[in-house]
Amino acid sequence: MAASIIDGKAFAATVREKVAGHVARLKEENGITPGLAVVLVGMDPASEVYVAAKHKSTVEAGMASFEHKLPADTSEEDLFALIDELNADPKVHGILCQFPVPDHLDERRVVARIDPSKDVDGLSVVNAGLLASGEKGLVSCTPLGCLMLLRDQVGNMSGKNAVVIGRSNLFGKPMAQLLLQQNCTVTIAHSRTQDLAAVCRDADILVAAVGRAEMVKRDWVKPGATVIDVGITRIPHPEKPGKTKLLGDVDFAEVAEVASAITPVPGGVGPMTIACLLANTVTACCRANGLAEPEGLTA
Ligand SMILES: NC(=O)C1=CN([C@@H]2O[C@H](COP(=O)(O)OP(=O)(O)OC[C@H]3O[C@@H](n4cnc5c(N)ncnc54)[C@H](OP(=O)(O)O)[C@@H]3O)[C@@H](O)[C@H]2O)C=CC1
Ligand SMILES: Nc1nc(=O)c2c([nH]1)NC[C@@H]1CN(c3ccc(C(=O)N[C@@H](CCC(=O)O)C(=O)O)cc3)C=[N+]21
Repeated sequence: MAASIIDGKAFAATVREKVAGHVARLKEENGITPGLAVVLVGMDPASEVYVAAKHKSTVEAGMASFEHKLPADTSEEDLFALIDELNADPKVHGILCQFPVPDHLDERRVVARIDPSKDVDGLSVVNAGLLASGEKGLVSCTPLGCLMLLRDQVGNMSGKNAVVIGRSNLFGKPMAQLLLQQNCTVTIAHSRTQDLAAVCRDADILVAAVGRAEMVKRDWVKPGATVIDVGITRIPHPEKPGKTKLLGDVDFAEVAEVASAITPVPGGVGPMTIACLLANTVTACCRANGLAEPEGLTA
């Protein structure tokens, strides 16, 4: 059986269209333009590409985009002064500080400085706590994107075994919470998990977010499982000199022969991340203005 390939790029386009629709309505009916501020400290080339992509999609959706590029040696004090300004700015509904930040800055302190109601990355302890308590907050973009793909692909997830490989605050933990909310039986695996292959073989829904290229093999996957590949490893392109190629955590060619559905890398989860960043910004904007939340864009 060959798996169906989950087209994250096409799905993300539908999410961005929905976002654009909400934005147009907010402008027309309420005179409000949702705004997203992205802060980049230092000139990491990969981060610059992501930040440029975020800016482009934000503008395309009709929203205001505020880009702040700071030098790599920016002090915590100066970065916090900017965050405080963005926290206080009523035109800014979402704030994202692109990670990684240079070593002299502490990501946790940076996140803690962002107003939780503008924390569109869902990284603050307030938003993590709201999610864990089953209350409304802002949910990390990549897990939210995976949830949207799974809802579309699997539908009712109640009672299914879900295994998430990876336990980061950015992805693994919020993904596990979302699957639990869907009434899955959830296992979180990580680097100390014993017999990871056997744990994975139990999964009806397998989500891999490790960052080790092609580690998930055919015999790790239950026939008919739905496989979501979050991992991204960039390697030199085997055929095109000077170019790079992206690999997921899943050995796609092998696993596609046993799974019922699988996300590719690229073109799977990645495009959903940016779409959900826009969705979270609209959600934050509606809440900030006491308006009804957009439907279909939240967890
Ligand atoms: N597509 C997208 O939009 C996004 C993609 N990503 C990608 O997803 C991947 C994970 O990201 P992130 O969660 O931030 O990464 P982290 O490095 O924070 O977390 C990686 C997790 O993988 C676990 N792990 C490491 N080695 C193994 C192993 N051999 N077996 C089992 N588990 C292992 C770690 O376990 P332990 O905790 O024990 O160390 C850790 O929990 C990366 O490739 C990243 O690039 C991330 C965000 C967005
Ligand atoms: N505060 C913060 N929040 C993040 O969400 C965050 C971050 N920092 N730092 C880096 C990671 C990584 N990340 C991705 C976003 C989009 C794609 C994406 O669009 N990927 C495309 C391919 C892109 C390409 O070709 O390079 C795809 O998979 O199809 C990937 C990865 C967000 N991150």
